[in-house]
Amino acid sequence: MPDQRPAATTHGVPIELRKVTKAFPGGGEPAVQELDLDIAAGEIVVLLGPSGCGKTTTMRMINRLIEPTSGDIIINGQNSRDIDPDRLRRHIGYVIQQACAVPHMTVAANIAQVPKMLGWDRERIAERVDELLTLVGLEPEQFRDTYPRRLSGGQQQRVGVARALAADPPVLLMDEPFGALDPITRERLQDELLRLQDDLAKTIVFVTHDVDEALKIGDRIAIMQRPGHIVQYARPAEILTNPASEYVEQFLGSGSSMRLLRLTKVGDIELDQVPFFPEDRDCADVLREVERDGRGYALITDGMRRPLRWVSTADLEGRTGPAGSAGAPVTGTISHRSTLQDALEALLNADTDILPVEGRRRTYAGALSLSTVQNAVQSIKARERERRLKRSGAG
Ligand SMILES: Nc1ncnc2c1ncn2[C@@H]1O[C@H](COP(=O)(O)OP(=O)(O)OP(=O)(O)O)[C@@H](O)[C@H]1O
Repeated sequence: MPDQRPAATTHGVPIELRKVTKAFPGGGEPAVQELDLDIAAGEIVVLLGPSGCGKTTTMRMINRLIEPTSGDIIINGQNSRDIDPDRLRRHIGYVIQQACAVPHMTVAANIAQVPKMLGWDRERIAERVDELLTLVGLEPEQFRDTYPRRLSGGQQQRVGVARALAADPPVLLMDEPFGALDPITRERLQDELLRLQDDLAKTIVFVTHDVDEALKIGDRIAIMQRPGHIVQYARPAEILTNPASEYVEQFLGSGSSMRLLRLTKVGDIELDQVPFFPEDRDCADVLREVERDGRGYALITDGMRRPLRWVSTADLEGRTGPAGSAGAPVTGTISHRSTLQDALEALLNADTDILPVEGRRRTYAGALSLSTVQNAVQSIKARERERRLKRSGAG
């Protein structure tokens, strides 16, 4: 785990797109049409849609690689038209699919490009390069003097991210940055981006046409449709449970419940509060409580409240002494950080129908069974439905 962080990180700033249109010369219908989009500071907004719907054009108008035909883009309160394009681009990191590294320059020189342009001194640049390599999971000693072509696709993308972050910009634009990677490397880089973002809180605009990537990465997702407009802009769970149109539904494809399982963390749902007792509690005492609870079983925990054993009324009847030796040991647990999908997998492979959930410091936080998971998915859907009804009632 890298522990070297930028000394002071510039956090994200808000970006607003107001009726932004782009008509390419001789291009017929505009590629982007009167697009409105509010991007909150520090959020990851994903532009999701099929090929040709205007994702890249929209993104490139933010750093003025493409000039809008009409409309305004406001970055941290300032109209981008009033910012010199070179200056603007130095304050907006840009990552594209094929790592944009210059082949004849070392990794360090590639990362140092923008800081150099900004006139940083040599020592500060060298320090920053090492700091960034560590941040993106590349050992500085091993990688700083290497050339990009010697790197794997995943390593090249890491360099791409380091390069984009070099001058600590408040905004990052990422255009299908992981599109060319194998699924495992891709997942890993997505996880690392999310981990980085926890610390950096940049404003990130991320283009993809991969639904699962969008659901995983995005705080909000803008689903785009040809030609160049947004059909739904919402949080991932809302898009899954309340697709705004048939087009969105079709684009998402089937499996929205499975996707909800992937999105939701065990710690975010209501767990089954199976009673628990410390191992030194007397069996007769525990039996009384278990009978009163009505479930017929309970969990025995250690002094730190970590799950140890399952006990049932049958295990406790007629027994004396501490409950810590009764029943059967817990053979599996689920972390509160797991996704519901991982939890489901664990439940299907477990010896018992129910598994204890471990919260912070592995303390007992509740329990999970197949029906708890099912209830959770249903209540997420019901909640989203209710929110939609309330909104349409209010509107
Ligand atoms: N420089 C250009 N000149 C003319 N037309 C262009 C230009 N760039 C893009 N277009 C057109 O604008 C539309 C939107 O293109 P854009 O690249 O923004 O789509 P996209 O959603 O990013 O697609 P993809 O996922 O394939 O990258 C397309 O019809 C494309 O052909």
